[in-house]
Amino acid sequence: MSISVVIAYHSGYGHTARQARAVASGAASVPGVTAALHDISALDDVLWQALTDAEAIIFGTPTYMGSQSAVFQAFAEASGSVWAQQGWRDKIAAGFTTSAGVNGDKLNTLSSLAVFAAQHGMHWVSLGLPPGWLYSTVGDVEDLNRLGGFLGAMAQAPSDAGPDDAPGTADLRTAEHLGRRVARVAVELRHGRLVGAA
Ligand SMILES: Cc1cc2nc3c(=O)[nH]c(=O)nc-3n(C[C@H](O)[C@H](O)[C@H](O)COP(=O)(O)O)c2cc1C
Repeated sequence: MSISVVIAYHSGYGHTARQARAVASGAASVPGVTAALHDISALDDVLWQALTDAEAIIFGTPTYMGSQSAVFQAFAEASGSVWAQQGWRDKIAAGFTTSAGVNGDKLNTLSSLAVFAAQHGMHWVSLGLPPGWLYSTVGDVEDLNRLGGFLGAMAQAPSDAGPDDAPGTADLRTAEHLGRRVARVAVELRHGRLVGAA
């Protein structure tokens, strides 16, 4: 049976949606894994069932006013009934965010996503990449993890650029990396659980 990775995201203007598609593409590149994108602005049964069935959930939101969007927070609060049943306990979790500023306080958003996952008893997967670009004199703007985050995948989109033009390729490749890493952990955990149950 294939392993389901769900990318549960919100995007007001399309930039985080572009990042979400890159995360999904990375996850889907791992054999045995299916990746599904779910826009959490529609809190319907299809969404909740997909999240119930997922081995891993990767949360994504734009950074608005230094934290997750109000739409994402509405989703988080609506998950309270899942929390009461500990329905996502021991699933894998990870996160990503896009903002306009190079820094933009994105770390605060990722921290908030990690706390949200921890409240649900999930296993948080970090980005797992060293910082690129300005971290050393030989760094390049096209480096993976050019924004230098550790907790999740960061992307930057100029506020006057449309989602066809931003985020740029380095941030999209970083997002793909996160999706691939989460999918690999999901495969490893599935195998480990099968061994543990035998
Ligand atoms: C209400 C609002 C608040 C924002 N706050 C921030 C912020 O705190 N830091 C930042 O760098 N950009 C901020 N931005 C810019 C967005 O993060 C940026 O445009 C991002 O690409 C939007 O992603 P989206 O297209 O997925 O909605 C804000 C934008 C809006 C509309």
